[in-house]
Amino acid sequence: MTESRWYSTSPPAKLNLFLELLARRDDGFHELDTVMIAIDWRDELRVRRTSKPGVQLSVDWSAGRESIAKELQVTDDHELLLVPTDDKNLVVRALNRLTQTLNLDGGWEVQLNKNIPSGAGMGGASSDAASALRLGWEAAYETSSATFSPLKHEMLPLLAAEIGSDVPFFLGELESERDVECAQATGRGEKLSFFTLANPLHAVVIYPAASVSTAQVYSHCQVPDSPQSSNDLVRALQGIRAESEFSLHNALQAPARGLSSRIDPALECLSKAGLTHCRMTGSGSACFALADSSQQAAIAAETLRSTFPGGALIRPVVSCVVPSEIHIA
Ligand SMILES: C[C@](O)(CO)[C@H](O)COP(=O)(O)OP(=O)(O)OC[C@H]1O[C@@H](n2ccc(N)nc2=O)[C@H](O)[C@@H]1O
Ligand SMILES: Nc1ncnc2c1ncn2[C@@H]1O[C@H](COP(=O)(O)OP(=O)(O)OP(=O)(O)O)[C@@H](O)[C@H]1O
Repeated sequence: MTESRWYSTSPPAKLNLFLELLARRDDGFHELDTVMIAIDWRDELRVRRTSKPGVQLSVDWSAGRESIAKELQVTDDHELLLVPTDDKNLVVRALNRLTQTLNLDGGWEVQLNKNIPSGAGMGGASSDAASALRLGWEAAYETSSATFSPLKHEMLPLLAAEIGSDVPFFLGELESERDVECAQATGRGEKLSFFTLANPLHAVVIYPAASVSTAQVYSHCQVPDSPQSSNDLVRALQGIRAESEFSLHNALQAPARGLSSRIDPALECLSKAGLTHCRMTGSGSACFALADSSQQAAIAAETLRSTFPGGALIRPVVSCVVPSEIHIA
């Protein structure tokens, strides 16, 4: 086979504005009611097809390992900065599954530049995997005579859900050309109802130099007797209901706080920063609070960098569209 061109994109992170546990399933997963929003804190991913079988993945930190280590106040070789390059990386798993499913020969060369911290509840690995599926699909389409394009909308969400519960969200709404930033998700997170925000959402995110295991947080959670619903929040985000009327919720915040002592300082600092609606995202450890404007978010982030006790990545962010644009070179 011939090599393909390079396909690249910038996988975004996500915040869970709402997360409620509805039930514990027999397969060990939990039924959720969650609202996810994509934000412009992004990794960079490049993929091309090669004649050599397998996935050759190289990973680096976009800002430089030393610079991230300095912000986190850890050494360059600290485990927080380790990103797997073997099949523990969801990008490798995604491309291997695509190769099998499309019965492709040859393999892949992949470059991943990280910005999104791992074990943060920001879905970085899941977003990288969704992007790898999209880029891999386009590259395979270029270099193969097979006409598998009509199957894309059916096959990619199935492969994505196999790789992880958060992965389908990052594919966006494949059947439409609509710009969407947000989804209400049920099932284990893979049943998605996408929608458009009435107004961009600004926030400040703190990743407090601590990685939390998603499986461990779920193993310490409790399903409430009377679960809350995200419907009011979804209507507020769509502009159908007054924005002042919504509140955020995360049923994983309590168990995650019990597992990591770094979450409480992040929540405390955010709640004192003149922002609103402060919460942890996903299974943590990152926390966020909403701002009225990009200017307010930028000023609050700057202040928090000098007041937060200990190392942390602190960023002003804004909602963005899923999926991210693909570039070909
Ligand atoms: C916390 C969230 O990020 C919120 O969006 C997701 O629910 C987690 O999604 P994810 O990281 O893609 O998680 P997966 O890789 O699918 O699952 C990791 C582990 O988390 C637990 N898990 C995950 C999703 C879910 N709905 N219920 C669960 O109990 C299971 O123990 C599972 O073995
Ligand atoms: N592409 C990747 N980038 C970063 N970490 C990865 C990647 N693929 C696999 N991993 C591994 O996955 C684990 C969790 O990464 P991830 O960033 O998805 O977790 P998370 O922040 O808890 O996100 P989520 O919201 O999906 O729970 C880490 O232990 C990391 O080593």
